[in-house]
Amino acid sequence: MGEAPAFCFDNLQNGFGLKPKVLETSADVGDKTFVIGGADNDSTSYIGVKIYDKSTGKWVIPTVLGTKPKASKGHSAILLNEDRIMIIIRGSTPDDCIWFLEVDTKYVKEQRKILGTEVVAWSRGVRGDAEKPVVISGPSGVGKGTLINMLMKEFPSMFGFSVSHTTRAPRGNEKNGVHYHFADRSVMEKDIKDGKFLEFASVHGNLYGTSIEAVEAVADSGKRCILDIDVQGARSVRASSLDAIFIFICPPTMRELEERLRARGTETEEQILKRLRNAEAEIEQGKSSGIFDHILYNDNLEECYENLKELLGLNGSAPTNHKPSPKGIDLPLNHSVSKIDNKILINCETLELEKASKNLIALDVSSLKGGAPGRTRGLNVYALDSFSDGLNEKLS
Ligand SMILES: Nc1ncnc2c1ncn2[C@@H]1O[C@H](COP(=O)(O)OP(=O)(O)OP(=O)(O)O)[C@@H](O)[C@H]1O
Ligand SMILES: Nc1nc2c(ncn2[C@@H]2O[C@H](COP(=O)(O)O)[C@@H](O)[C@H]2O)c(=O)[nH]1
Repeated sequence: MGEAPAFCFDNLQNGFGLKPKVLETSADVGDKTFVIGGADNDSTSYIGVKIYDKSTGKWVIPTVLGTKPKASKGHSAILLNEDRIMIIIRGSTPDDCIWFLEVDTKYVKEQRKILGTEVVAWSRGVRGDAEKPVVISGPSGVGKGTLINMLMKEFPSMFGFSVSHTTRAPRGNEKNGVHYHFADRSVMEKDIKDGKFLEFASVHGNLYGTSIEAVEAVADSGKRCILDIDVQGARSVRASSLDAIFIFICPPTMRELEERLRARGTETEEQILKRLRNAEAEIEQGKSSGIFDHILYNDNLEECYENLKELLGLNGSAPTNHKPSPKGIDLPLNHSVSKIDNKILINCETLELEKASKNLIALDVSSLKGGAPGRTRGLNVYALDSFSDGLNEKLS
């Protein structure tokens, strides 16, 4: 193992114009000092962030993107790679105690340009990896929903559907929260502005979008996420930090597509014509844009389904040993934190003698994946014997 802790902020500072009794930590990145503070009263329901710019001598309140951690009784902060600060929340629930505040990552730099303000972005830390999500696109009526339903029915414990938001009205059999989150346009636009969406697009005259929570909730449950989105959405996901498999479903002919749309009987004549007009451009882009890893033709439904399963490595029988849902980390209220190489050491102060030899937890942050606007995955957690030098037990 390495030597002395490289970085450890575990301080309580008052000042900088904040109210007394506010618990703060700080980290310096270049000319900026990031001050992260959580109020211990009811006025703030999440941990706040402010930036002191040493070059101008001014305080800046940044635009804060992503889901924020709840205010806590205290936290520790450690700078990683000069672009994100790992926050360890005291006395939090096991799946809610490790957070990352991105201050200069690729995503933050992009958002800074788009928004023209200082930007920081939160993401929650999660143990282990999730299986690659599957993005399925194709023109309206081609059979995406039908194929996805078949997959979910055959492998219920393996796949989870990313429930999109849309401003379109529900169809007769559609349930809010199951098929879509049916949303008011102004609410959805505000959430998009607040950085809550992985992607969004105007499709056939309505707004559709995939919230970050929709995808991450599926991954958190240990299932592989399936997204049913249009080509514009697939393009945005391709450009995001989400590492997914992209599949485009093509109809055998335009005539067959039209027949399926009409036979489904869910759209008005005007909507059917609009969807068919858009289909031509979508098929063109699906085949030529380079977004998609695979193109499947849905002529015979059973054959197409078998091909889809083969792409996903599900040839025939249902696999039984899919990844279990990752567990959290049980941190006591009192602990101290330090960093050695790529390991964060958390010294848990326990008074129970029988636990005294197992009171060090190491977080290996060498293989972090994802990040804002989703979760930061790939955290490896080990229990360390405090009286020995090496890692001696991986927490299960
Ligand atoms: N291979 C197939 N042969 C014949 N009919 C099919 C086939 N695949 C799907 N269908 C039928 O076509 C209709 C449209 O399918 P589905 O609703 O799954 O399309 P979709 O791509 O999800 O459309 P949208 O994007 O509008 O939601 C449905 O009535 C479905 O039963
Ligand atoms: N970009 C996105 N497209 C989406 C999303 N959810 C659905 N869709 C696509 O919209 C059309 C029409 O769907 P319908 O349910 O009204 O028939 C279809 O191509 C879907 O793939 C989304 O979150 N983002």
